[in-house]
Amino acid sequence: MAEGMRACIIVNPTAGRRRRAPLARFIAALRAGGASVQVLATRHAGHAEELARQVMRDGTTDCIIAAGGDGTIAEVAQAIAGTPQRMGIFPAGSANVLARELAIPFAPETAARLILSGAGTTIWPGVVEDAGRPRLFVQMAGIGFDACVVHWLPALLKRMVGRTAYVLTMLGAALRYRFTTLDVRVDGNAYRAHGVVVSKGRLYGGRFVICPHGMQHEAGFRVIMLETAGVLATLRMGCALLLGRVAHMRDVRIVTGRCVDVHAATPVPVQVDGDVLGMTPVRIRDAGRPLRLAVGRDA
Ligand SMILES: Nc1ncnc2c1ncn2[C@@H]1O[C@H](COP(=O)(O)OP(=O)(O)OP(=O)(O)O)[C@@H](O)[C@H]1O
Repeated sequence: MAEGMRACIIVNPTAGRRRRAPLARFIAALRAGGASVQVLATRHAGHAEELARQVMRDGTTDCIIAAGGDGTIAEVAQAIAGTPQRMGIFPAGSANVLARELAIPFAPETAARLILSGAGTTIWPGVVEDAGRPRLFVQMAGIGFDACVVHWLPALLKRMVGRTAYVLTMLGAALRYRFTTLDVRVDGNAYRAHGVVVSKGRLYGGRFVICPHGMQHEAGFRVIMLETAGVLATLRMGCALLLGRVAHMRDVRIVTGRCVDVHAATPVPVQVDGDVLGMTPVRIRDAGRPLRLAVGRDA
């Protein structure tokens, strides 16, 4: 298919290690496959959403492709979700969790072939209020320690060493973070925890399995709660994550729901798709707006 496909790539030039060669190969492969390709580069955070809205208004594009990591994908999705517009993904971020979740190829030529093939799937993003404005996310939101790592992550370190920057920052944060009890409500049911991840998918931080079954293709989330406070519990959770054993930990509870509220007596940080959001209290809910992807296959 795709003879004559009109593709528009929205690229975040600051995502990942900022390598240009893979994107150039991706564009060349799309063109070789018969697509016409327009490329728009973002200039600031939030710009990908503006560009996607503008492209949709123009109405001249069959497929809007987000080239970046989960943050860029989420911004493009913010404009597209709930409309018939198809969205492609070229993984060019640091962790690329959604791309791994959906088995989207990283090799530029294979990624282009998949988009040109007409493959498709639908995912159901989540949403979180950001200063009174709903902000979409595609993979997960974190509250407490993991969000603190994102808040404290030095941008330069991330650019230089990619995902390793998270590990280094996490080790420092483990010593400095003050654990606070989080009051969590999932669809009205009350829990207490010291760290919460609200996840659409199975994966976290790259290829690490945080829960056995994701919910990308349906509304709702897996809510992963660490019930023990402290550095040791957090490091144990980190090790379990590396080994894919989080769901087996005795002090981890995993429940399913569509609306999650988190409060803390002392506000703690929140992150969505690896980007800083703000502080608690926070409400995370199903966006109610499906996203049509031009990649992957329906589960
Ligand atoms: N031109 C830009 N300058 C500065 N920030 C930008 C620009 N374009 C986009 N951004 C912001 O950069 C954030 C991070 O981008 P993105 O998530 O795509 O890359 P990443 O963090 O390297 O990858 P991952 O999320 O997979 O780890 C986005 O959420 C977006 O708000």
